[in-house]
Amino acid sequence: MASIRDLTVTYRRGGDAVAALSNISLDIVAGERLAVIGESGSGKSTLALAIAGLLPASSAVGGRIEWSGLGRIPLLGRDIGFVFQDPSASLDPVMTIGKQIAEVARTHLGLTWSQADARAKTLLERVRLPDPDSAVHAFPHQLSGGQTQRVAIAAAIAAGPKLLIADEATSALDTIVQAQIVALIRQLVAEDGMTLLFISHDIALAAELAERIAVFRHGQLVERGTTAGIVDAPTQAYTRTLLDAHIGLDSAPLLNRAGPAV
Ligand SMILES: Nc1ncnc2c1ncn2[C@@H]1O[C@H](COP(=O)(O)OP(=O)(O)OP(=O)(O)O)[C@@H](O)[C@H]1O
Repeated sequence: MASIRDLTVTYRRGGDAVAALSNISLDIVAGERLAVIGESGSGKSTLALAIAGLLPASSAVGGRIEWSGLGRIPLLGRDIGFVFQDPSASLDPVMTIGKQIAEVARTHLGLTWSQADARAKTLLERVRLPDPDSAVHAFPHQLSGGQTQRVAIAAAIAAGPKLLIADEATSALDTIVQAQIVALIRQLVAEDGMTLLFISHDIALAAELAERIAVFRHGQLVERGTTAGIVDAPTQAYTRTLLDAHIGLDSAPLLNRAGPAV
């Protein structure tokens, strides 16, 4: 789906240059669930933003991203769905959630308002928002954090994107809700045949969702492999540190946790 080659991103902060990514080469294969993990500041979000075309204009970007299977340069919202850590980054506080989701479907799929409204309701059912009939009329501030993230996910998939990017989409949620959102993402990705790029600092969550994991550190891709390979036999001491930082040093629970209810 996407071949990232020698991607280098440098931000400007005041008069200083901040190197966020250095020579990253990574393939995202159509239909796979790929996790990018690493500590805060390792460049994960920068990678996600670069893929989505959301880097600030002031950043200096080198290298390239080649797309295949889309027939065009991907359009954010249409071909790429993006879920942020903070759902308020993608939701309008003064528009009902039904209209926000419908707007995405209308803009990108050319639906009429009534078709788009019906699609919004169906999407709210799919993300398991309680009482979708009245929820379409609610505003974001009337929802809990988990419910708001469900709405943001509904909006992200409203136009049927091929690639879903979830950037720390569960980090602001408590553990139970986090597990529910992870299960929901897994289910939606399977049902819609989407490719998933799951960005997280949490190797356990990554292992729950992803078939492949790429480990970032200080803007560099230090290790990549299958989830089982990374969890059972990491080649880098840094990856081992991430694993050891997770409660329960035994890797088995990371790979065999039964999926919770969505
Ligand atoms: N808009 C920006 N302007 C300047 N520097 C930035 C900007 N965004 C990120 N950085 C810096 O780039 C580096 C990589 O940040 P990035 O957000 O990509 O990492 P991350 O792994 O996603 O971390 P986190 O999980 O904390 O978001 C960090 O040093 C960060 O301070």
